[in-house]
Amino acid sequence: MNDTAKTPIRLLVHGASGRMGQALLRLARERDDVRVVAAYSRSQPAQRVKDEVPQFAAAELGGAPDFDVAVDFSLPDGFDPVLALCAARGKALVSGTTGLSSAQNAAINDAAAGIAVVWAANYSLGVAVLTELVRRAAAALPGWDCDVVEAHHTRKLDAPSGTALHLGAAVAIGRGSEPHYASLRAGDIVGEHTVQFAAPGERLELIHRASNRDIFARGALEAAARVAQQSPGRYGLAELMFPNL
Ligand SMILES: NC(=O)C1=CN([C@@H]2O[C@H](COP(=O)(O)OP(=O)(O)OC[C@H]3O[C@@H](n4cnc5c(N)ncnc54)[C@H](OP(=O)(O)O)[C@@H]3O)[C@@H](O)[C@H]2O)C=CC1
Ligand SMILES: O=C(O)C1=N[C@H](C(=O)O)C[C@H](O)C1
Repeated sequence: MNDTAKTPIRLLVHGASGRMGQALLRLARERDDVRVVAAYSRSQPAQRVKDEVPQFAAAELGGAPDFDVAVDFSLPDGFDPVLALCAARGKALVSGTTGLSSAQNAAINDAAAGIAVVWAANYSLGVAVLTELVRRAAAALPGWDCDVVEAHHTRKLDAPSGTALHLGAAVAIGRGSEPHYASLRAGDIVGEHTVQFAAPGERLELIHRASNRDIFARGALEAAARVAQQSPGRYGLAELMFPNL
């Protein structure tokens, strides 16, 4: 036995049956620093244990087994219970659920007085870099028209996407006014975001295209591994994961 081996961080995955949940469960199996101890979906699970992970319905969240970090990619109506569970147990939360209300955003700030919370609209490195580029472009082009155009799969419920709103906030920081938004829903597009700056005679486009959900799942798992060591507070993705941006 290796005495230096660390005990894996115990993860509770919320939204486990979903597109993101399935990617999280698969990619967590490839890491030895995390172990999924419970998987929650809204519906009753078909199997009580799958790939050695106990499966539960969201209604059973209150009786969750011990965990270190909850990773939530569900829907806005599932968010409050998982935040409440983490706050009650004193455990960290990593969430990528988009479409949250301003009251839910305020609840994150309140909970962060007692637990570590990471919420990000997009867990990819590319969007973290894009955000900084957009802020700089907006500051340099204050009088130009600015539009954020996003495209996603037809199953996506919220519009504009969380990432589009996040990029819009970067525009507002850069130049003091929000952009316009446009949303497309088509086929199985994973996620595409274009921030366009336009003036008479020229146009600048900054684009990110995700072709695979694994980029988001890998980012969220890494955030979970890192936030497990942190004291209470609300952590942004850049400070936790990409401090050199
Ligand atoms: N931040 C980021 O990087 C990313 C964020 N997202 C966001 O993550 C979220 C999930 O996306 P996606 O996986 O595509 O969605 P899916 O619809 O594929 O999955 C949603 C999951 O949440 C569960 N769920 C739904 N409602 C509740 C509830 N009330 N309580 C508990 N669980 C619930 C579903 O369970 P059941 O199947 O039983 O209904 C399912 O497991 C969305 O908000 C999306 O915008 C997505 C990709 C990247
Ligand atoms: O629902 C999705 O799929 C995605 N949602 C996130 C968002 O709303 O920005 C991130 C990504 O674009 C995929």
